[in-house]
Amino acid sequence: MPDLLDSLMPDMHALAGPVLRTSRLALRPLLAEDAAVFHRLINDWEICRRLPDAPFPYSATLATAWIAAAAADRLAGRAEQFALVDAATGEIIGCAGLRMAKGHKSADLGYWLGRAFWGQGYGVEAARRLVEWAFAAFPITRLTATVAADNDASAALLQRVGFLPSGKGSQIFMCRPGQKLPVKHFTLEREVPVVAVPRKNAVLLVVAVALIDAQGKILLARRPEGKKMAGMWEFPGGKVETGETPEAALVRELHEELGVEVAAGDLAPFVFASHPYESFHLLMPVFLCRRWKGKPAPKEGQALAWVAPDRLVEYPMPPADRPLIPMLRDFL
Ligand SMILES: Nc1nc2c([nH]c(=O)n2[C@@H]2O[C@H](COP(=O)(O)OP(=O)(O)OP(=O)(O)O)[C@@H](O)[C@H]2O)c(=O)[nH]1
Repeated sequence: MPDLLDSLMPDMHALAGPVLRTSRLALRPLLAEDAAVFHRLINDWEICRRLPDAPFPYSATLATAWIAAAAADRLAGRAEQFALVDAATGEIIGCAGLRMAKGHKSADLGYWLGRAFWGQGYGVEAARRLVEWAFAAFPITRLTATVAADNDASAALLQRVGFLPSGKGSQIFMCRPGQKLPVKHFTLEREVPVVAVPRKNAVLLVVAVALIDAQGKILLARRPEGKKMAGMWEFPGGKVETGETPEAALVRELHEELGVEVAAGDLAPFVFASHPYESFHLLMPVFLCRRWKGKPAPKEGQALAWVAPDRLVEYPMPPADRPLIPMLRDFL
């Protein structure tokens, strides 16, 4: 059954981008028809004076152009901008987004709220969701944000979301041309999974494979949002079920996760990982495989990437996998 918000949202198929939900908000891509509301909200000195790239007055033409540019930036992978929509009314209350650095290794967080929506925790709620999504959906290792030095509310918001002060500087704000104004910089690093001494020594047998294509590239899959270690890149595979051989488990997992058919005889044992996670000890035989039927497709919402062995280091991987990278690089 569609919920109230769905009925208030524009046609989901018209949205060329993700919709992120929080308890009170939906963050959805901006649409051309949002321009009038966007303009009414942003054309406010108290907002423009806090945004480096906003002139004042902020024209309706600029609002339309900004929304069009946001769509182009999303397609080009340069930025992910969202309208913040009140889930109860469907009304737009502000915007938030990420401007990506080249290679998606870091991104800059920006946001603003219409003045009527200040002081109600909407900014923290939206920023928290965006941060969570950014680390899950991209190989981002660091988020940055910059606020005018006198914008205490925004600095407090960033710190509530987990950002730490990282320095001071100065910047030109479009609506106050000719002056460089003092700003504060903040950063938030990707959390590295904490590896603790195992509470139990329960050994979990997981089997994985490096599928190698004709160019010698290896297939990695990114753990989807909602799973432990979301956003980490790993080798396809999964738990060995009771009564299964590692090869049979891998044949099954590759069919379920990627829709490819592999013969057990085409799986060559290579190395293993033995790694203490907090609640189990991972034992993971890793096979090599150069022959399969079908084109690997993401059947479980995971992103896939074919990666040359010497570029594996650029992909954040679970700690158990890291010692395997030099071995693969040297062997292939
Ligand atoms: N497939 C795979 N799993 C890995 C790798 N490295 C690594 O630490 N693991 C861990 O091994 C376990 C794999 O189990 P899985 O894929 O069946 O399980 P999952 O966490 O996705 O959960 P699920 O049982 O809900 O599907 C996870 O804890 C995963 O984090 C890897 O390179 N490939």
